[in-house]
Amino acid sequence: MSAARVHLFDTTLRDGAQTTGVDFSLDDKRAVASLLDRLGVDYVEGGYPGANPLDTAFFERKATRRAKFAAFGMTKRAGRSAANDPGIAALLEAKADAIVFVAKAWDYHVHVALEISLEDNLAGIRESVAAARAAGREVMLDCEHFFDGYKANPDYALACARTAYEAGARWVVLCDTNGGTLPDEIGAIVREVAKAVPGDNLGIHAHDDCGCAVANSLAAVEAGARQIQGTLNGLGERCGNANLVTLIGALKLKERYRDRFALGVDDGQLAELTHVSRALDEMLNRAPNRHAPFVGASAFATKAGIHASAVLKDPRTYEHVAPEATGNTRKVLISDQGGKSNLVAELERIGVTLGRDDPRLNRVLQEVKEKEAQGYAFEGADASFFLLVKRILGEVPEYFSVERFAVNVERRYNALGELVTFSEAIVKVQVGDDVLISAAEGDSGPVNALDIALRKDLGRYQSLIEGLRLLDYKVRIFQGGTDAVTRVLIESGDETGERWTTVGVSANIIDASFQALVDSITYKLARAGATA
Ligand SMILES: CC(=O)SCCNC(=O)CCNC(=O)[C@H](O)C(C)(C)COP(=O)(O)OP(=O)(O)OC[C@H]1O[C@@H](n2cnc3c(N)ncnc32)[C@H](O)[C@@H]1OP(=O)(O)O
Ligand SMILES: CC(=O)C(=O)O
Repeated sequence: MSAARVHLFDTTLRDGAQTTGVDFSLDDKRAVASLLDRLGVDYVEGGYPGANPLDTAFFERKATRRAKFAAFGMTKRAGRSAANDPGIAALLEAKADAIVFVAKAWDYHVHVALEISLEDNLAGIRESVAAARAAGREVMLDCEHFFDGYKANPDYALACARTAYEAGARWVVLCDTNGGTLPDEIGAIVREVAKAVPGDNLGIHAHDDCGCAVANSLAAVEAGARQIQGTLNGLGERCGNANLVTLIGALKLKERYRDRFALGVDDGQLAELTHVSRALDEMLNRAPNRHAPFVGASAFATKAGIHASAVLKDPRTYEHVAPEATGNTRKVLISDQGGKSNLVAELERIGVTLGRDDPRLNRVLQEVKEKEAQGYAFEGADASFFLLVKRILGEVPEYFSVERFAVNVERRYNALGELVTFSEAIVKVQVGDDVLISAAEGDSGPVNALDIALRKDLGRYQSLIEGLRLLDYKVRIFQGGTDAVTRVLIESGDETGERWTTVGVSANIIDASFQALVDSITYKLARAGATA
């Protein structure tokens, strides 16, 4: 039996744009469309032309090469013809291959939200679909609230779906708009609908309000639907949409799906999945979800010593699929939960080979456990771990020593009577025989001032740290024994695109930050091959 083709429809740029805190620029939209195009999705829904100037501008030219470019909008308003409806005119003007109409499929919504008759709503569907078909477009109907509508009045929900299909819609998409439907209900209802509209013309659009959007999409496909709508990383209104990244991983890699269903995403494109997911977060300035299935930094990370020992013998002991398949990597973490197996694996990753009987391995393990007891966390601070090991092996010299630093923070009114905060820092370092003193002001607080002062003059090492940048700063305060302890993680990067994370721990947040800053610079110097 040949595999059934399942079409992927991405709505990151339309439903994803309805996510709280997400605002795409025109350039962002173009970049996301091209990421999706390369990933191999079948449709990219670009937005709602006519609803706002940005979306209208986005549809002035086609934004995809391979995927079909889809424009979204509502069916015609009651009381006017499709030819006379400005919303439909904007959709037809858009440079889109496909037009997606949204229409209510729940009688209650037709009465309460649209305040029109059930027949007028059906006429809106029929005439809108026909108008777009007459203009030569592929047409879809998103049946809003289909599942709630079906439970309340199955005949009417079905009439909406059938009307769109009979008017020429290529796809009738059943939407779980409020996200409250569960997988078994989705499966049962899709099976019933497939008796009226062929499964090859049915799509699913699931919201994640019960945490079931991915499961619901899979249930719909099992029941016969052949188009899945979703978004990258599950962006979308309220709790989001079905996460297309997870769905692609599941459909391509899980045995029960991969032989029965074919996607437009090939294995090479699948290996880009982690990159695509993280590139979107990067663009939106959001920290990637470490725990995201298939693509998260922790998706193939092993912390427990017992697991690490088995993973090193055969990764399949604790991995349901191979990390490389989605472009992810296996990580064996170093922490107080780990033993020698974790350590040997992690040392090999950073290019250090130590036998299990090498006494230096015990020293590293002991120091890691002692530091973790003080509050350090090396699983998220790869560069500090690298330095800890290299120091024990005597391979990192002390490039500079800090004799003292001081920070001053002021909150005051300036000459214009405005309230301002102001930070300044002084750092005194010794580099070889030179004692260097630098002062700096920080726009965004004392750590920023300290960072600028510390990197202002490192004597002969200065040219090696010119490209260093601080990218992220995280603080966690927790109880260590009887006192509060602050842990600071700093992510840095440089002109080569390399990123690394360092950690500092102290009762004092500035001191913890300073330790992480010093480690970041030391790491950069060590990677640059600097000598003492
Ligand atoms: C489930 C979903 O995610 S659907 C997608 C929702 N997305 C968006 O709404 C984002 C873009 N929307 C917008 O910018 C605006 O809502 C616009 C431009 C589309 C319309 O703006 P306005 O004309 O000011 O209308 P407003 O937003 O206040 O209300 C929506 C109107 O559309 C009507 N409507 C809603 N769905 C439909 C439909 N499928 N067919 C016809 N009319 C509809 C409503 O009854 C309401 O009409 P009313 O103004 O006569 O009460
Ligand atoms: C169309 C859509 O986004 C929904 O019904 O959820």
